[in-house]
Amino acid sequence: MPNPQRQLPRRVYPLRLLGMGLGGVVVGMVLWERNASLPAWLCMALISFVWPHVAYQLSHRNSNPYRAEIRNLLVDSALIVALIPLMHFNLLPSVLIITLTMVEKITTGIRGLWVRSLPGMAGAAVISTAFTGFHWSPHTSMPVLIACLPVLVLHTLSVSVVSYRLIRKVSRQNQLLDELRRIDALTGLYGRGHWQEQAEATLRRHHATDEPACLVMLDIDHFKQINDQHGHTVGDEVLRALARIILGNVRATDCAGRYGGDEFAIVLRGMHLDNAMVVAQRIREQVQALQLHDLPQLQLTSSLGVAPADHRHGSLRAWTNAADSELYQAKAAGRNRVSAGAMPALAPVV
Ligand SMILES: Nc1nc2c(ncn2[C@@H]2O[C@H](COP(=O)(O)OP(=O)(O)OP(=O)(O)O)[C@@H](O)[C@H]2O)c(=O)[nH]1
Repeated sequence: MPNPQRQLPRRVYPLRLLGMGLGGVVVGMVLWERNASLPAWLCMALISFVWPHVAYQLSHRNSNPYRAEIRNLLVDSALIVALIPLMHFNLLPSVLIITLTMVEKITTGIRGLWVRSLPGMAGAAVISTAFTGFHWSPHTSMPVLIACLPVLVLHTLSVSVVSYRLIRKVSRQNQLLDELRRIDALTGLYGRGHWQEQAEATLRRHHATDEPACLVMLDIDHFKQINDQHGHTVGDEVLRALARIILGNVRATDCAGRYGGDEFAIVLRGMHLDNAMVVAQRIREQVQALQLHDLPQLQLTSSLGVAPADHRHGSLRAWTNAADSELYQAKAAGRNRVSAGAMPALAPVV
């Protein structure tokens, strides 16, 4: 498991190495053109080629690497700006390295970091100018311009790769979140919220086009006793086995969900009541015939209520109430049976 405290230094290190190293080549080219003094060369070499490693060690060894890395990032900006007076404000490399240091601050994703770097940058510019004197020579020669190109291309590409990876990760996590929202973790059926959205859409289609649909509510009989006698692990296994039976009896166009606890809800799309009764009876029979691998002697039964979609169902609530009241009828009539609107409660087929 990656330590989030250490992730920032590891993420920043290669970018800093690349950005400052290539930036050093550009600054070196300007220093070479203007026959700079040894202290100016030393200053450039320390900042461009030594500082990235020192910064990594400082944050790596710190007890709070994240905070140390933020401090390093602020130091980066100040050091980079300190190089600008050394280059006599040569226009293209000055603008380029200021832009790169800002991009680095922004791509960390730390709110306001680039703003926090501004005072340090201003201070560094003043101190560096005080040491080197103010020399204004903004003209950029062709060799310096060419030296700027690798920084421009490689740094931009590496930042793009980092952003690309981040976007892919976020999109994968969003998919996972969406799946968690839609799917009930225990049974793999739709969770209640997503099931309701689908059932509402089916009811709306019925109102608009008269397309038939039936709602089946299913509840395991005496499920509490199973939990009490055999434990919740067995109870969970029963719920999973029941979900498998349901999935084996519905089509891809239907919508099966866990409504809550040991209650399941199935929308059978495009299906009239007679066919829905056949499906419901088949599920009930398969539940009765179910044998758990670890507990073959456990006898399970279920009760089901079926309600066809009707124009009088003004809302999903009315439709589920109708199916629920059929389910109640099935329970009241002795359980292990299917009850349906406009039809008498059917006794189990034995
Ligand atoms: N193992 C397990 N049990 C659950 C879960 N969710 C709810 N339950 C249990 O399911 C039982 C539901 O019982 P009820 O539906 O109230 O009653 P019942 O025993 O099924 O009786 P009838 O429905 O009248 O036949 C409760 O004991 C809940 O604790 C779950 O995710 N896993």
